[in-house]
Amino acid sequence: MELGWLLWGAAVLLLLLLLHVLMELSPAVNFALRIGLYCLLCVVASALTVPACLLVNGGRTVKNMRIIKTVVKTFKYFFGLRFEVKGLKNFEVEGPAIIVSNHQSILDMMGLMEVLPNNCVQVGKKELMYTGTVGLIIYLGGVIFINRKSTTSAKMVMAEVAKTMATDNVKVWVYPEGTRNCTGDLLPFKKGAFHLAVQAQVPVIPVVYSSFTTFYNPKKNLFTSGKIKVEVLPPIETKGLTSDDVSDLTDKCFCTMRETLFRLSGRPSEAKDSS
Ligand SMILES: CCCCCCCCCCCCCCCCC(=O)SCCNC(=O)CCNC(=O)[C@H](O)C(C)(C)COP(=O)(O)OP(=O)(O)OC[C@H]1O[C@@H](n2cnc3c(N)ncnc32)[C@H](O)[C@@H]1OP(=O)(O)O
Ligand SMILES: CCCCCCCC/C=C\CCCCCCCC(=O)OC[C@@H](O)COP(=O)(O)O
Repeated sequence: MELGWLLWGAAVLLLLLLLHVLMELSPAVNFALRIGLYCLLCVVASALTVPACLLVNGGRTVKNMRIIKTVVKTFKYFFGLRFEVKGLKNFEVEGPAIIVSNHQSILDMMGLMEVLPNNCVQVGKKELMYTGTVGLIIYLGGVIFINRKSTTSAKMVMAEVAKTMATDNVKVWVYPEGTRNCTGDLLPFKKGAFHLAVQAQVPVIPVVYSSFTTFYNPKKNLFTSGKIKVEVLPPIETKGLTSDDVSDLTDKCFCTMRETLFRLSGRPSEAKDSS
């Protein structure tokens, strides 16, 4: 019996050693294992957090985000990630708001939870619902699901959100690029978030995360430890704006965020580029 346990111990040790050697030798293995660990963490932590959410809050509610946030905030230590956050005071607006931020990777979920204010739900693609326990926890957290393949239905969902934001006093977090983008720059913004802000007459609060490219690049199998700078920018008011102003509002927000992204990432801005 004792010899059996000893053999098991030796086998596990050998496996760990083998994995370590493989990770050292092959960046592809290293990357796959680290991303695999991230996904496993998400799946397992979600499975454990679902009962906690159901017991404490009884069902789908934004209040569950507090519990989810507490759990997710521990993930960074597994990957040697550090966050340096500035401007949290800018979230302290009275009532609802639209928060917009850049979206680089599935890892963003950690950065999101690092700064997430209370009573704030995210807009996510509906496919996320079908990711097992992760989908369940996202559902329980009150995430608003949209069908990106149908503009009409996405617009209808957003219009409904504009109506309920004030009554429920919630903030809504949108990734205006509409998809992940890890190039160190921003994709052109979709206008949904800005229509929503104008319809609900609430401020837009931009949040910018510095580029991950120095420590995370799936194309190069790069995923090491690293520091992420996060800046919550001052709210952009929308009082009195109409649907005619949405394009200008989108452009203004895009330019401010792009400038901030380049500054935080130590990349020369366009203006400096051309000089
Ligand atoms: C405990 C352990 C836990 C472990 C895991 C825990 C997870 C924790 C939870 C975290 C959850 C995180 C969830 C993150 C999810 C991230 C995502 O899924 S990002 C992808 C989905 N999000 C988005 O796409 C949002 C951004 N997109 C938009 O805002 C879009 O505009 C749109 C509303 C989706 C519509 O897109 P599309 O169909 O592509 O159409 P457009 O080109 O944008 O617009 C066409 C046209 O319509 C006008 N318009 C858009 N919206 C409106 C509107 N609301 N009202 C009126 N008109 C609108 C737009 O202006 C265009 O017209 P124009 O003439 O060209 O201007
Ligand atoms: C029964 C099915 C089981 C499926 C198991 C899947 C397990 C998934 C496990 C972990 C993934 C963790 C994801 C955390 C949530 C992050 C949300 C996110 O970042 O979604 C990407 C989305 O914004 C944009 O999508 P695209 O870039 O357009 O694509």
